[in-house]
Amino acid sequence: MSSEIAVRVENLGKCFHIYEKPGDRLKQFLLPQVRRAFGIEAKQYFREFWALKNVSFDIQRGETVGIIGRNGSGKSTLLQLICDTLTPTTGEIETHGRVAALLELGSGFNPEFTGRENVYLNAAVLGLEKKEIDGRLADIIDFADIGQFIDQPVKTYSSGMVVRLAFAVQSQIDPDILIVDEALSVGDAKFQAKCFDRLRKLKDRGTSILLVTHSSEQIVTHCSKAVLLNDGAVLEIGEPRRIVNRYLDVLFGRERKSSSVSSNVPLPKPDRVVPVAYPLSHTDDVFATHPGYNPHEYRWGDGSARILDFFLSTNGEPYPSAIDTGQNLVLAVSVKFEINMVRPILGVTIKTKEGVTVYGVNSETLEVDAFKVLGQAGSVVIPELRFCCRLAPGDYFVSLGLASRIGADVVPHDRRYDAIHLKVSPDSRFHGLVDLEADLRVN
Ligand SMILES: Nc1ncnc2c1ncn2[C@@H]1O[C@H](COP(=O)(O)OP(=O)(O)OP(=O)(O)O)[C@@H](O)[C@H]1O
Repeated sequence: MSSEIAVRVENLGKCFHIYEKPGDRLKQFLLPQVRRAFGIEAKQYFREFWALKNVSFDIQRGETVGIIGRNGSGKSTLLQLICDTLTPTTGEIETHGRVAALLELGSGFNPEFTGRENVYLNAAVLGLEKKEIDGRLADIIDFADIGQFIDQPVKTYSSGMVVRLAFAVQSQIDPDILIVDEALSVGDAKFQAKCFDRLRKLKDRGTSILLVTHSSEQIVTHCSKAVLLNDGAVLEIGEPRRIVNRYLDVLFGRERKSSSVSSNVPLPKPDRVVPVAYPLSHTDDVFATHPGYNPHEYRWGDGSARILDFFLSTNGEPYPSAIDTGQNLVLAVSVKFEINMVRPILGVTIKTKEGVTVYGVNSETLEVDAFKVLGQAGSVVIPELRFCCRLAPGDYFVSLGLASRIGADVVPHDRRYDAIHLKVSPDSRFHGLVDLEADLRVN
């Protein structure tokens, strides 16, 4: 085995026994022994529930791996198995080095002891000698920044204060493996930023980090790889941006099979449509042939309508390689409806390369009346979006989506996540995320 591997998980499985009635647990404990004594076959009073099935992956030294998945997909169970607070039913786990964990439920603190006493207790459990803890105490207290509360019993702390102290201890003991389970979401934004700064430093000195979060942005920004869990099994392991997009599928129901509207649906009479001349395909999907197309786009949908092509221009220049802040942009797409649908919705989102959404609109939020009469089977329409690029210099990705509504549900027909790469040229006039076009005067 390579010495660079910090964690190896192989065919890991965890089965819980579920008892329908409280008395069944006692029956399960006592009756099989009685039945066996009388030579009668033992009956089972529980049903099995596999919270984790056949999970395998490696974490290299210095790697930050994100675990993402819906509620109940098995994330916490996986972390508890790696931390050794749960025993696996099947498979194996190898960890190399000191493991520190910041779990969502329970910090490992004794509520009756003061914060200071708990620091000693906690660090001792993690294998530190008293002398070592003495040497790090000031840094821990400084990082936690909870003032006089450090000498109060932990039971008087707010949940944010508990997490502050827990993170301070776990991260200041220089662990080889650090496990963080959603706990950071409890802290305020300033503390979270401080924690992520600390995580970066730990990573640089070789700590492997396992981060469970529901935040797509944290996964894309901080992780070098991500694991998507679904119903206790690994759905996919890979590049964070791809995994996050797949997670959104799982969350918003890509698995939907039927199309939302049958071809018999009567459509409103369309208004007269004034054709706009864009060099866009009305028949073939040529989206991927243009400059700016991102070959790592993530595409899905039931195919009842398709986004076939796009055209981007600024100041008359088609498909610009870079855009200046403040320039006007035109984004036109061609959409083909394969079946009749009522009130289709076109959405456009712009995200930073870290996955932070900077701007998102759709034909419903913009109340575009023209969309009320679109959607005839076989027709092609060319929606056009015009906007001013107020973005700061950097790299951005444009996602497009075509959906329609059936009752309260939005049924995705063609979602093209991160399909177009936008590059905004360097600009020395401002810093930050957007140009607010400040005007500075002296009166
Ligand atoms: N001790 C237990 N006994 C029975 N079932 C359990 C036990 N612990 C967890 N489960 C079940 O295992 C499944 C996975 O739970 P787990 O807490 O690992 O999910 P999760 O992905 O961390 O969810 P969340 O995002 O809500 O924190 C759930 O269906 C949960 O009800």
